[in-house]
Amino acid sequence: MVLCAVRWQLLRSSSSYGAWARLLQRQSRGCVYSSVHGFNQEEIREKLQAFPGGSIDLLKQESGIAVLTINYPTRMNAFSGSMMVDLEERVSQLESWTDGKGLIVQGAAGTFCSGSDLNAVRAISNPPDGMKMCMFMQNALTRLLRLPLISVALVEGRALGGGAELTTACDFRLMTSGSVIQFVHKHMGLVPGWGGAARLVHIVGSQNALKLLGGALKVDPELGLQIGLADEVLEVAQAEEGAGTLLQQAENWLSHYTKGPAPVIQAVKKVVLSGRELPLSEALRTEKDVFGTLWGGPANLQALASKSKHR
Ligand SMILES: CCCC(=O)SCCNC(=O)CCNC(=O)[C@H](O)C(C)(C)COP(=O)(O)OP(=O)(O)OC[C@H]1O[C@@H](n2cnc3c(N)ncnc32)[C@H](O)[C@@H]1OP(=O)(O)O
Repeated sequence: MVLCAVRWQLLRSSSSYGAWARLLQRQSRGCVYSSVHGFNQEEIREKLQAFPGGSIDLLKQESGIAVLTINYPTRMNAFSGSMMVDLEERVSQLESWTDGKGLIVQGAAGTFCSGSDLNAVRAISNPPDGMKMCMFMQNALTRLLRLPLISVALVEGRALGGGAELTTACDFRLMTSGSVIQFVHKHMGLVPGWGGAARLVHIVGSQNALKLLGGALKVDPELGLQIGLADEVLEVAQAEEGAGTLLQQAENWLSHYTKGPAPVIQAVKKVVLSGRELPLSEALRTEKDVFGTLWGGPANLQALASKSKHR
């Protein structure tokens, strides 16, 4: 709650964020859960920190594309408790990145993420703690998806359980040959709890979501493309043949959508996000407000002065 309030103050301090700030205010200041819902962020943070291991690493690049790496290779990049806290902190850093345009979320050492760390899960398997962890991760992943950056999950190897849920908190998913996204929750006697089911329905529709969750289906790149879970497949062989590393290929792919000044790219994300999340009349008002932040602005005036043609 404290962090959400700080974020809100930051947003308020920038007038160009006016429309966005109003959107966030309506959505409980960007977080799904706050003290109003009996959620005590500091309490669960402390609990999660008691299960250390691995890290979430953030590299902000001059290109305006940042790389977020889930880094716990000895556990196939499972999320320890401290990594959940790390994630929330990295999202805060990205929220205040004014020059940012894009984000790639990847796993370290050739695999994406094998979900929550089962050792931590066992230790907090009582329902109240499980609910708190679930609310913490829903807040963090909702804020990740709502970043004013165009985000893509680069899926190498496996994205299992919470790892599969994490892919749905990005705008796009790039699968690599041989990779698998699998909502294994049913096999664990669970359903997704990090917001992955709700987001999955938006991405692939309720029929496909029911099949993926009900059957704990392994989604390979072919099935991913077919149902719209994957936006592109990157060939590992091509990377080995000198087409650049998979990360470079992902950056190339993303740069098609992030070319241009940061305020314009961020505005693109904002209008799409409001269209996705808000009722039409509110989305229209937000679109008008975001449009107002660009009209007559530097990028707009420069384009007018250069008499650009769109042949
Ligand atoms: C709301 C969130 C719900 C969730 O996310 S529940 C968690 C869902 N994920 C899982 O159940 C993944 C369980 N793990 C597996 O299926 C396999 O380990 C996996 C990922 C397919 C990899 O298989 P292999 O390539 O054969 O490698 P391996 O099994 O020897 O694993 C290497 C080391 O990594 C560990 N590991 C993998 N996933 C983990 C996890 N989620 N939590 C904790 N440790 C995990 C695994 O125990 C092994 O460690 P060690 O070498 O035996 O010490």
